[in-house]
Amino acid sequence: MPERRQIIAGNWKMHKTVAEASYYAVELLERVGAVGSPEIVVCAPFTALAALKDELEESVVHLGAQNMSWAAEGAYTGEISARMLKELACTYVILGHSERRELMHETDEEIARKVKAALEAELTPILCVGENLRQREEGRASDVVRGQVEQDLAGLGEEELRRIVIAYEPIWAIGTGKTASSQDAQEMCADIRWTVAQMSGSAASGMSILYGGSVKPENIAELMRKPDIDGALVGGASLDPAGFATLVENA
Ligand SMILES: O=C[C@H](O)COP(=O)(O)O
Repeated sequence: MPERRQIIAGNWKMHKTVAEASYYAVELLERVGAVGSPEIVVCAPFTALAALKDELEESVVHLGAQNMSWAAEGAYTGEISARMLKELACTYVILGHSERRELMHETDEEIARKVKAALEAELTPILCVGENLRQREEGRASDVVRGQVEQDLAGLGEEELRRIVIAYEPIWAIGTGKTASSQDAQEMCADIRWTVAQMSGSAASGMSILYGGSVKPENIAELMRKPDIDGALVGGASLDPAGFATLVENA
């Protein structure tokens, strides 16, 4: 069984202009230019992707988007398709981030369609799942996350499941400075792997599962030591290239 891919992905969310993105890419590459593992991914706003393609293509840093349409093309004002992202050298796309689920009311049904569209276009989905504080306090965290995984990956075959990355992001830990304890994060990631294993055992054992929620250079090493955590999806701490490079180094 080949080792699982370790991935550190930065999610800039709605930060950085084109000029700021280009500056970031140069600064980051100076620091991580020769890093072979973990795999580094930068998920930037759509507007910055073309500039980042120029800076990062053929480097060790992979490029990702933060959302895409489930439609291939057509009358969908304001939407961006998988093929458009491919042209900008994206290899990854974040799907189902909790901010989109909560603020833009994305449903599991839509997310499942997006996952399929990404796979068809040969993009790697980073599927985000996670419970909110109330669900955790009511002891429903596992049920909620299992439900998301089952619905978002419904109908996929083993070959498709093998090409998916899942990020477990408890909503109460995002941008709050509260990280889930490494033990809680491990338990939830193990639970996600078990859920995927009900669909395909071999896809589950090879799947990279990331943790996200207030990950920093100081806590990444402990998280990465857990057997079912293969990397991180990093928000705030990915915005400064020097800090992100340190986080990658510490992983
Ligand atoms: O996608 C990233 C997550 O939402 C985590 O964000 P954060 O590292 O700022 O808590």
